[in-house]
Amino acid sequence: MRTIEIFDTTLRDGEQSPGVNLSSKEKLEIALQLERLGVNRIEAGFAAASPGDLQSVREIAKRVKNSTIVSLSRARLLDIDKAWEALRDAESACLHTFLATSPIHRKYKLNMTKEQVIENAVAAVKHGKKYFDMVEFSCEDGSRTEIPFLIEVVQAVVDAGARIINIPDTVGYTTPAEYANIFTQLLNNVRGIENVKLSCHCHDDLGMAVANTLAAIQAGVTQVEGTINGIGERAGNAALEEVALALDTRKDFYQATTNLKLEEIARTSKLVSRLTGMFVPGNKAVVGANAFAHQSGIHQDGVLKEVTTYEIIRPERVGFKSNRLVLGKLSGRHAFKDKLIELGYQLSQEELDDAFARFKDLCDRKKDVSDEDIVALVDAKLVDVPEAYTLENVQLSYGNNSIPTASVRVRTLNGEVLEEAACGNGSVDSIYKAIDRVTNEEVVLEDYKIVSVTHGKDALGEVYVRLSQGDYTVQGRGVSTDVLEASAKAYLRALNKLVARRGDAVEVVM
Ligand SMILES: CC(=O)SCCNC(=O)CCNC(=O)[C@H](O)C(C)(C)COP(=O)(O)OP(=O)(O)OC[C@H]1O[C@@H](n2cnc3c(N)ncnc32)[C@H](O)[C@@H]1OP(=O)(O)O
Ligand SMILES: CC(C)C(=O)C(=O)O
Ligand SMILES: [Mg+2]
Repeated sequence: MRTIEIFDTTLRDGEQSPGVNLSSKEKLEIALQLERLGVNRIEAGFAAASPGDLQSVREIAKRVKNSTIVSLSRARLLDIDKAWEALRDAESACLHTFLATSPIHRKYKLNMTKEQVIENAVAAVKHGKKYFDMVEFSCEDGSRTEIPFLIEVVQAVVDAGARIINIPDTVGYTTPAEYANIFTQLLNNVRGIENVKLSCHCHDDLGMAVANTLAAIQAGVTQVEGTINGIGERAGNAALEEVALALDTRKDFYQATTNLKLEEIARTSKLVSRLTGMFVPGNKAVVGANAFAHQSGIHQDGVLKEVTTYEIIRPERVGFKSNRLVLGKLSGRHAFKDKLIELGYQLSQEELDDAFARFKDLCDRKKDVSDEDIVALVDAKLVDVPEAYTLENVQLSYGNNSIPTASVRVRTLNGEVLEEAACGNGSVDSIYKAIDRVTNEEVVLEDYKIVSVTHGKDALGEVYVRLSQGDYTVQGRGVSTDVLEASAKAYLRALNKLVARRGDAVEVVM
């Protein structure tokens, strides 16, 4: 049985998902959970991208002990120097440097000849080796590269000292058979290839990221790159939980395994979804809400008689509880705490007491309190930025033939109470205009998303907003049984992040 190493890039390629923007604190929280999950390598970011990225890679490198921390860098010496600056304190560090090799990228993006590509790739690996024992080289858009040239590049970087060779299917173009053939060709034609790790990195543009990854494993790669929940640039990356479960469930076929603690998968998926704001569809393999639910009578009958009739993965295997703890107004702190742990929270006693009080309050207003309700009510309070403005009151006047008018009252950090009113094109618009007035902020509303996190008339509404101001972009989330209140809370939360980012609040935690 072969062991496949897992290279997680949720914090780098995953963060390239449009709309995702994680704070350093959130990245560290995810990294610590990935360490618990047992991934071999964590790509923590792209140190040269910004001082903030460098700082957050550095923080992760200091805190994570049991996974190798990786920074991506272009094949440029200064990028590599920044990666070293970020990773020098890590227990175990790896440089991941890359250069595109395909004709399209050489001609239009890089404006480089084949010779220049090889020259730059070799120079980057050699420079990286001055600092790092472990250097990974990726041939970006490798799957659309002429195979003889790919062999030449890989030979050159292996000779220069690269210890991991990654062939990304950058644009999700390849098919399983074609992708497998690339690795077979490299294994047959590159001298010394047996001394390096071969790695795959697949994107899901044609929905084949996991299939391509599994084909690469069959062809002989020993490292798999991907993300939790399959998030990532455009249509995303290969979902690591799906790859791991395919290997685990079909050991008979793949004869390969990973060192992941599979029972940490549910917790990791929920954490990533919660912090990135990227919802996991109900029908998503392994981690979707319906992955272990049976709806139709014939299936239910089969499962009751023998669970394996319709279940090929036991929910417990990936950290879901098969028995549901139904919480309501007669539940006590122990059951509530147990549920929070199951949902991936580790709260202090004070946070737990506060969440429990609000949970009881919700139970009085709502007949059925679901897991999503609890996630929403706990999240709404887990603030990591000082609240420059706290919502005191929002009031709306609305009629189908009149202009909506909102009045908003907020409390500032030093206790001052401010109130303003404004008209708008709709209810939400009038609330946001009143908030702009009362806070004296000029922002652009880039995105507004509303979802019902629970079902029924008394469902909790969850609102996401993305605001920008100059170079800053921030996200905010608000939850309430009333969607207008949720809208106001989300907007104010984003404004509070903005104030913290600018550094004009008392303490800045971003
Ligand atoms: C397939 C992937 O996922 S690759 C990773 C993608 N991730 C990111 O790009 C996130 C981080 N990126 C950034 O913050 C910025 O793009 C930076 C800081 C890296 C560079 O910013 P800028 O200097 O303003 O350049 P910009 O991004 O506009 O253009 C990229 C430049 O790098 C070059 N380049 C692209 N890839 C590479 C590479 N692997 N090695 C060397 N140069 C490269 C491009 O040809 C272009 O060069 P040019 O300015 O001479 O035309
Ligand atoms: C930087 C590389 C590995 C990448 O993300 C890609 O090619 O998709
Ligand atoms: Mg990628």
